[in-house]
Amino acid sequence: MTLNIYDTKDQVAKEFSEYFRDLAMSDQTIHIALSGGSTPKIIFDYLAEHFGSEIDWSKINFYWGDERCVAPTDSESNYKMTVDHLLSKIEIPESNIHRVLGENDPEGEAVRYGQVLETKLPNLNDIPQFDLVMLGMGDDGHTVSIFPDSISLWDSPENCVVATHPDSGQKRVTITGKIVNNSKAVAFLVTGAGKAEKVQEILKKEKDFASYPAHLVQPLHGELIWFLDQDAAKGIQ
Ligand SMILES: O=C(O)[C@H](O)[C@@H](O)[C@H](O)[C@H](O)COP(=O)(O)O
Repeated sequence: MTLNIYDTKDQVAKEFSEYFRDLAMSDQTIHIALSGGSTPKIIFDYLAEHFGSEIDWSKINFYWGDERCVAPTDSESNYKMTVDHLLSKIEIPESNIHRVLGENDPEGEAVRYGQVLETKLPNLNDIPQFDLVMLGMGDDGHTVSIFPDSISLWDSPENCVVATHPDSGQKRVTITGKIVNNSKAVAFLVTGAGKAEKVQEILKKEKDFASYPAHLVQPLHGELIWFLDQDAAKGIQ
């Protein structure tokens, strides 16, 4: 595991964007699972602005690690957030964008998306393998859309499952731990003071760390890189 701590969220955006650029410079087709929520916004803005014209996006395939079961035009949609902050600013073939179509039939989409991963991605040990899974962490210790109150979903034998947000009841389609931990690389992007307590518990294995899905991110074959700002890392320095 690599732990990178930067002074500001802007620096996290810069450093992750440079990491992404280096990965994208490969001459291979790259498959990346994107995270959602608000943290990626500044990162995608930086990536588009500084490397949007440098990267050959024709080799980059975007998927989502999780998606809210809402229309792609809904302000809650991770796809919409990604369009607004990245996809609308770069030249990427539509066929390289693999949206989660969860707005109508979440259960059916979890099956379909799991099959998309089977057919589109290379596999390792018969499990689809991403080149990079980008993750965020909620202040309750959730990651992708696997929440502490349904942490058992992490160990589902399925590639994707339907989860429910514990507060809003919003349904989400999410990849599971078998996919995350089979990735060649996992980048955890966590910023802000609100995350500091859980970051400390997880990285120092204190208190209730074992009850947080984010603690279960332990890639079997690949690298795990934390990109933190000072605020999120204040409990581990
Ligand atoms: O759909 C989502 O919400 C995410 O994928 C989720 O796992 C997110 O990464 C965390 O909730 C952190 O979200 P913030 O970046 O908004 O704090």
